[in-house]
Amino acid sequence: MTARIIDGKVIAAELRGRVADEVARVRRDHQLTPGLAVVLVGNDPASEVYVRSKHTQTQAAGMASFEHKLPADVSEGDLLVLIARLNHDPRVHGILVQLPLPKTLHTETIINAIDPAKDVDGLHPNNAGRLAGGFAALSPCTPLGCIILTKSVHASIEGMNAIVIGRSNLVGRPLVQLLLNENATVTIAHSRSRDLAKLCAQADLVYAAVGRPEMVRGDWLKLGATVIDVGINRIPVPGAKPKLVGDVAFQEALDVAGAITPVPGGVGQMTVACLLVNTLRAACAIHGLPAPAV
Ligand SMILES: NC(=O)C1=CN([C@@H]2O[C@H](COP(=O)(O)OP(=O)(O)OC[C@H]3O[C@@H](n4cnc5c(N)ncnc54)[C@H](OP(=O)(O)O)[C@@H]3O)[C@@H](O)[C@H]2O)C=CC1
Ligand SMILES: Nc1nc(=O)c2c([nH]1)NC[C@@H]1CN(c3ccc(C(=O)N[C@@H](CCC(=O)O)C(=O)O)cc3)C=[N+]21
Ligand SMILES: [Mg+2]
Repeated sequence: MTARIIDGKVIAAELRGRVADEVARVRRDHQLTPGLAVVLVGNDPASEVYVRSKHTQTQAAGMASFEHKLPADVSEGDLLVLIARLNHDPRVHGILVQLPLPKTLHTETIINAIDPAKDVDGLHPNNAGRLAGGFAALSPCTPLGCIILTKSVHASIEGMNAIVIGRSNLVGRPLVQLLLNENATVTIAHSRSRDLAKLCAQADLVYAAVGRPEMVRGDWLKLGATVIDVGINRIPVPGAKPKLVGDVAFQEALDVAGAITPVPGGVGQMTVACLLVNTLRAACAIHGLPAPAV
């Protein structure tokens, strides 16, 4: 058996196309141009790749993109002043502060300062709490992308056994909440979990969001499982640019899984597309327009 490869590039491009159509409509009918501001502190190389593709794709979708690059030694006060300015800027409907922040900055203080209505990362406690309560919320982009990729394989995941490996605020925890909202049965695993292989053997849906290259082995998987690999790990290659690998041993998994996302070309593509979706949704909500059809 060889797994179907879930093409994140194609699914993300299709989603971006629908966002672009809706953006054109709100610009024409409501003179509203959705705008996204991304704040990047310091120069983490992984973050720069992400921020660059986000900038290009935001503009390609017909939205305004504002980039704010700050030095790694920026004071918390200066960063809070910038966030307050973006909160009040009528051209900005989405604010994303790229994580991780330098150790000198208090992440919780910064996230809490973002207007929840503009929190397109879904990280503000107001949105995280609404999501956990099963209420309408801006939800984190990577988990949203994981659900869309899963639904490209299974129209309904009701009653399926899912395992989420990783419990970060950015990925694992919100993904658990979205899966619960879809009526999956969810196991949450983390660094203190015992016998991950045995836990995975029960799972129809496996989500790996750990940050450990190829940690999930092929022989951990149930035959025919759907595998969504969130991990982005850069492996140094002497004399060449680093190689990207996921948290799943892809070649091994191909023989066992029913469907699997590649890295690159899987979840990462969806994260950026979902950021555009959230920015459009935030812009419509802020202006009292009906939720867009994407
Ligand atoms: N494709 C995309 O769009 C995105 C990709 N990523 C990638 O996804 C991965 C995870 O990101 P993120 O959630 O931010 O990472 P974090 O480092 O914040 O969280 C990692 C999680 O994995 C758990 N973990 C660590 N080691 C093990 C282990 N040996 N066994 C089981 N669980 C373990 C940790 O457990 P504990 O809580 O106990 O410490 C933690 O919950 C990274 O590779 C990151 O680059 C992230 C965001 C978006
Ligand atoms: N506040 C915040 N929100 C985030 O959503 C956030 C963050 N901070 N910090 C870092 C992580 C990581 N992340 C990625 C997004 C897209 C790709 C992506 O586009 N990946 C491409 C490949 C990119 C490449 O070639 O390096 C792919 O998988 O095909 C990767 C990683 C968002 N994150
Ligand atoms: Mg990917």
